[in-house]
Amino acid sequence: MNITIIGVGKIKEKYLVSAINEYKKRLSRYCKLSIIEVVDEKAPENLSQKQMEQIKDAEGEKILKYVKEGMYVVALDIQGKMLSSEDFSDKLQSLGVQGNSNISFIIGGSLGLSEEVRIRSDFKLSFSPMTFPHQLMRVILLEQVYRGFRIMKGEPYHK
Ligand SMILES: C[S@@+](CC[C@H](N)C(=O)[O-])C[C@H]1O[C@@H](n2cnc3c(N)ncnc32)[C@H](O)[C@@H]1O
Repeated sequence: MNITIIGVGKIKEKYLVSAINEYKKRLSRYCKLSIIEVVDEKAPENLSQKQMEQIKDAEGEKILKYVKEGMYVVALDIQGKMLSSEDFSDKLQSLGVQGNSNISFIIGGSLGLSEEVRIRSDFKLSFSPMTFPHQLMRVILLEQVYRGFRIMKGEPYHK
């Protein structure tokens, strides 16, 4: 299975970079993982609604350049559907069985996802009604993908 994570902006914090590298290493047994970072737009304070939409649209355009035809797209969206880790694992497995071997996960920037990205997505996944910073979200997603593969393979993983 090929998993592509498309995120907005670079990960600046060293501790997050090392967590990401650890999960990349762990996941290499289970899938081919690529992480794509698109350049974030400057988002100063006091933007109008219209300016915020323009920023999300510009970031969305950059994201969608990496979404290839036939990719199954999971957009990380606070208002999306929440799944248990077991259900997430089942979802990954059934996507594989159905022949969806290219799965991409999209993490928005500080203002969130554009409407175009939402429309292109096949599934909107929420990790909770709380808002997480996009940099941390990448680590949380990687951990859940790793947990998902461990559950799928019936391998032990701490609860
Ligand atoms: C700082 S958040 C953006 C917050 C923005 N106000 C919004 O409503 O989307 C950056 C990105 O992290 C991801 N994210 C943050 N919290 C999340 C959650 N609880 N569930 C799913 N994705 C989340 C989303 O992809 C979001 O676009």
